[in-house]
Amino acid sequence: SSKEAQEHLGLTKEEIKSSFLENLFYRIGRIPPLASNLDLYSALALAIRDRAFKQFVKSTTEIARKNAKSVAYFSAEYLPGPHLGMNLLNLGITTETRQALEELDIKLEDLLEEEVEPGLGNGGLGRLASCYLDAMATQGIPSVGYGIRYEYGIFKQEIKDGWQSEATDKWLHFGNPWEVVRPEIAYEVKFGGKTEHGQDFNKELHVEWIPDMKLKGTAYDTPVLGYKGNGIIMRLWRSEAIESFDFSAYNGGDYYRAVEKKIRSENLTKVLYPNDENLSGKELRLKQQYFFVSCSLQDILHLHMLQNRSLETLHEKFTIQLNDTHPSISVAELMRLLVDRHDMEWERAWDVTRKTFAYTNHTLLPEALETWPVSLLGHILPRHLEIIYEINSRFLHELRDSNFSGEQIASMSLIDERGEPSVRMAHLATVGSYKVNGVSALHSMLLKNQVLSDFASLWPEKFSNVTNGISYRRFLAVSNPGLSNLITEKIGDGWYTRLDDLKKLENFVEDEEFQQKWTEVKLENKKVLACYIQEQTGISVAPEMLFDVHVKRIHEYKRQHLKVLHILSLYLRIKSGNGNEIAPCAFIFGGKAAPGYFMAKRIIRLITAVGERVNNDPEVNSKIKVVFLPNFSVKQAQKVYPAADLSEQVSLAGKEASGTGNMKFALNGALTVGTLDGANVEICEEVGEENFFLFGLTTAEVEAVKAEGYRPYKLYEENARLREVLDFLVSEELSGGDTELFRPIYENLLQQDPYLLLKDYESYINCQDHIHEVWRNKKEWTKKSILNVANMGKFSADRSIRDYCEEIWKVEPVRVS
Ligand SMILES: CCc1ccc([C@H](C)CC(=O)N[C@@H]2O[C@H](CO)[C@@H](O)[C@H](O)[C@H]2O)cc1
Repeated sequence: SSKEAQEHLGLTKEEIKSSFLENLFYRIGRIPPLASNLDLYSALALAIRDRAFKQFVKSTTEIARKNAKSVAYFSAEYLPGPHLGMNLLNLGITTETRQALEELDIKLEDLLEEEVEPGLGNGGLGRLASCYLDAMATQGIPSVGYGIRYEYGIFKQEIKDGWQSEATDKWLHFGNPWEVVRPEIAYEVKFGGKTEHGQDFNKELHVEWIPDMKLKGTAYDTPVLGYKGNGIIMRLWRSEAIESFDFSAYNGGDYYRAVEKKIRSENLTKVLYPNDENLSGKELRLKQQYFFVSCSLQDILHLHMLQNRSLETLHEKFTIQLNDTHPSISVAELMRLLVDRHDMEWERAWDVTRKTFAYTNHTLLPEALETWPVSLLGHILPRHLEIIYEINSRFLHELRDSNFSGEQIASMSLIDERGEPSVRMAHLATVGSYKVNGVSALHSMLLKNQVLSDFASLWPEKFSNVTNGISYRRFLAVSNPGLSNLITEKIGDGWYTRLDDLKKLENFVEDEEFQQKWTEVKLENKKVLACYIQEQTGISVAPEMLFDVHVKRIHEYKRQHLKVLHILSLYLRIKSGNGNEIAPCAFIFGGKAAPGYFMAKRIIRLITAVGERVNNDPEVNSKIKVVFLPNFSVKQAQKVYPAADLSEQVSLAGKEASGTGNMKFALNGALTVGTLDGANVEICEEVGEENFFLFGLTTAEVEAVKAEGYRPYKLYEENARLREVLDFLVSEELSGGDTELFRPIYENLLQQDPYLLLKDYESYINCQDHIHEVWRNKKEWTKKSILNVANMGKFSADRSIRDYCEEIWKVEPVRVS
C-alpha cells in the first residue's frame, strides 16, 4: 500500500542505497557494472525526487488544512541550477548518500557533474526567482512559482575564434527526472480573433471573445524543497495543441495539416528569449507572457473555488507577485476572467484585482521597460486591449479629479500616444498593484524619484523597497563545503537557517590558525577552478595569482570594457618595464551577450583578443593572465564564486538595480571593488568601507556630469595614460593587426561614452593599485575577507522573503517538521 511505499522512502544510507539500486534496475533498466554515469545520476535523481515529493505532499496537505493565504510568484524566467546537491542538503542526506554510493564504488561528485541545469532564464531576475522559491519553501510560506517550461533554455555559449557563438540548449534531451507532468492540470488559452458586445438573458452587458486560435497549457511540477522540512512547487506550463492530431486531414492525405496545429501550438513555449535588459518586442514573446499568465490565473481561480470560496475574497487568500512587467498582462487577464467569465461587476472586479497584485521592478534602463504597440496587442489580445482602455480611462479620470497637469496625465497614461500608440506595461503593473518595490535601497529611491515619480507622488504608500537576497545554502553550503565546514567548526551550523549567525566569525578575525585555514580553503577552491579553466580553455593560471573575477551578463552599463582598460594599463606598464608593484593576477571573465547585442559581442571579442595578446607574451604572462570562461551558468558559478579573491562590481552608479553576484562573491570571502551602485551600497555599509574597495562617481555626481554636458574626448586629450590605453585598442598590437576590429568601441568611448568609463578611469586604476598593495599583505587581506563573510547576514534570501511577507504579502508561514 502507499503507506509502506511511503515508509521505505527513508533517509538512512541503506534505504537510499536500495532505493537507488531499485531505480537503476526498474526505471533505468541497468545494473551498476553496465550503467553510464548518466544512468547512475538518473537513478539517484529519481530516488531523491521521490523523497522530495514526500516532503512536498506533507506541506501542501498542511497548508490546505490550514486554509492559509498563499503567494503565487509569476516569473517568465527561473534559473534553478542543478537540483541534486541542493536536495541532498535540504533532506540532510548528503553524507549518507555519498557513503551509500561509495559502497558501490561510485563517487557522488561524478554524478553531480552529470546534471544538466534548466537554463530557463537570462540572468539576475531568473536566478532571484529561484533563490526566492528556495527561501519560501524553507520558511514554510504557502506559495507556488508559476512560469514557462521552455523546451530550449538560454543558448549554450561557445567561443569560436574569439567570438561568442550560440548553440541550442537541449536541456531535456536526456529527460528531466525532477519534474512530474500533470496532464490533468491543463487550461485552454485563446489568441486573436474579435470581441462581440451583447446582452445576456438578463439584459446584463456581456462581452464574448471569439478567438482565431486556441491551444492548451499543461502543468509540469518540480518540487522545491525547503531546508530540513517543507516544500513547495514550481509549476511551469507547456503549450500543446488541444487536438494534437487532425485525423480528417490525415485521411485526406494532407499529412502536414494533420500535425500543423500541434507544431504551431508547441512552438509557443519552444524557446526562451535571450534578451536581458533590451526589448525584442516580438509577437511570440507577448504570446508567451499571456499564455503562462492565463494558465496560472485559471489555476489559481480553480484552486480558490475548489476551497468553495467566492471570487470576491480572492485577494484575501492569494497574493500574486509580478516579477517585473513580463507577467503584467495579468492585471487585464484577471479582470477578463472575473468580469467576462465569472460575471463580476467591473468595480468589484477592479477592487479585487488591485488588492491581489504586487509588482517588483528590476531595471531603470529605458530600453528595458516593456511597451507593446496598441496594434499588436489589439491583434493578439483584442479583449485585453478593451479592458486596458477601460482601466486607463477610469484612471485618467481619477487623475483629472486630483488636478494633475495635462502633461503629467499624458506621461502617466497607460497609453503612450507619442508616435505609434503603445501600452506602457510598467504603468499597467503600477496602477493594477497594491504595492510596487525596487530591489535595493538606491534603486527603490531612484524608482520613486525618477521612472515612476508621478505615481509615487500620487500613491506614496504604494512604493517600498525589498533589497535582494541570495540562497546562501546553494552558493555557500553546497558550492563551498571547505569554507562551510570551517565556519561550522567555529560557530556551529545555526547559520544554515540564520545567516546573521555569521557575525560570530568576527570573534576569530585575529586568530592566526583560523586565518591560515581560511586562506588554505580559498587556495584549494582556486586550484579546482584553475583545473576547470585549463580544461575549458586550455589556459593555465597559477592558483597563487590574485583571481580577479568579472562574471555576469555582458552589457555596456556593467562596464566589462572598463576592466579591459585596467588590464591594458597593466600590460603597457609591464611592457615599459615598471610593472614590479603589480601582483601576479588572473583576470577571469564570464557572461553571455544577447545574440543581437552588437557592442556586447564586440566586448567579448576584445576580452579574448587581449587574452591572446597577454597570455602569449612571455614578457608579461607570468604576471598577468586573461581568461574568458565560456557558457557562464548557475552550475559554473558555483565553481567560480568560492575561488574568487576579487569581485568586480563596476557598473555606472544608478544603472545596476541591485546585483546579486556581488553578494555571492562576498559570502565566499572575495573582496569587492565597486561603485556606489545597487546593493553595493548596502554591502559596503554592512562590511564597512575599510573592507570594501570603493571607486567612481556616485549617482548624484553622474547626474551632474551629464547635466553640465559630458565630453569624453577631452579626457582622452588630457590624460596621457588613458590615451595610450585607448589608442592600443586600434593599434596593430591587438587582433593580428586588424585596427578596425575595435574601432566601434574606441569611437563610442571617445565620442559618447554613455556609461562614463573615461570619467571613472583614473579613480578605478588608482583603486586597483591600492588593491594590489593590500593583496601583498596576506594577513590584512584575510582579515578583510573574514569580515566580509561575517557581515553578509542581511543578504540572505530568507530575509528578503520575510520582508515581502511582513511589508507586502501579509502572509504567515505554515511549517511542517
Ligand atoms: C524585455 C527584456 C528584458 C529581460 C529581462 C529583464 C530583467 C529585468 C533584467 C534583469 O535580470 N535585471 C536584473 O535583476 C536582478 C534581480 O533583481 C538585479 O539584481 C540586477 O541588478 C538587474 O540587472 C529586463 C528586460
